[in-house]
Amino acid sequence: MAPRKLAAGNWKMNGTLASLAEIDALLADQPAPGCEVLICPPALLIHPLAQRAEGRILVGGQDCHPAASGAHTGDLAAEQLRDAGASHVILGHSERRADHGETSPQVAAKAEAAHRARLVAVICLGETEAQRDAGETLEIIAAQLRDSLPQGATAANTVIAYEPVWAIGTGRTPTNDQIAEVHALLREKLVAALADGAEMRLLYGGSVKPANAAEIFAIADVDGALVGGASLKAADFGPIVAALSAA
Ligand SMILES: O=C[C@H](O)COP(=O)(O)O
Repeated sequence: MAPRKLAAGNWKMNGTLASLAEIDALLADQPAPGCEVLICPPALLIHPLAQRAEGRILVGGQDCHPAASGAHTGDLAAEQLRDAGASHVILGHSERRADHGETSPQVAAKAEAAHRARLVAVICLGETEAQRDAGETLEIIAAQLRDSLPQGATAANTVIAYEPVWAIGTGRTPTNDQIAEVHALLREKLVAALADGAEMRLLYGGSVKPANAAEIFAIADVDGALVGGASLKAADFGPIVAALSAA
C-alpha cells in the first residue's frame, strides 16, 4: 500500500537552476520527513532536481501527452518524464484546463499514458467560484472524477487533488466543512468505483500556507496537500511538510 501522507509542491512556471538550492535547504532542515515529499518543477528542472535529490524526495512533471512519442511539437511524453527522473506527473490542473482547454476525458487519457510509463498520476479537480455560488460543487466534482479517472486506476498509481479554482493563488481557502464535504464525496465515489478506493490519497490544494496547514491536515480524508506558491521557498514549504509529518 502507498504511504498515506503526501506533501506535493507544484512550482508551475517558476524557478531556474538556482532555485534548486531551496531543495537543499528543505532537506538540510528535514532530512527524514514523516511524509512523502514531491516537487513538480518546470520540465527543464526535472533531471537536475532528480540528480540532486538522490531519491530523498520525489520528482514529478506538470503535464504529459497521451502518446508515447511522435510528432507533437512542444509536448512531453510520460516516458520522457520518467527517463528524466520523474516518478509522478500532475494532470488536469485547472490552469491547464483553462489555458489549454483540457477536458476530463483528455486527462484520463494522459493518466493512462502516465501509468504505462510507471508514473503516478496526480489528477486535479475543482469547481470555479461561479459553480460553487450556484450550488453545483458536488455535481461538478463528481463529474470531473468520473470522467478524469483512467482505466486501471489504483491507490498505488493515482492520487486525487481537490483544488477549488477560486482558492488557487488567492489567499482564500474553503471552510474546513467545505473541504471535508468534497473529500467525503471523493472518498465515497472512489470506494464505490475501485477495489482499493479507500486507500487512494486525496490532497487538498489552494492557498495552503504554513499558517493554515495543520488545520487543513486535521480534516478527515485529507491525506496531504498540493501546494503552489508556498512550495517555492524552503522557509514556507518546510513548515508545511513538518505540519503534515506531525498530522
Ligand atoms: O497546484 C497547486 C495549486 O494550484 C495551489 O496553488 P497555491 O498554493 O499557490 O494556491
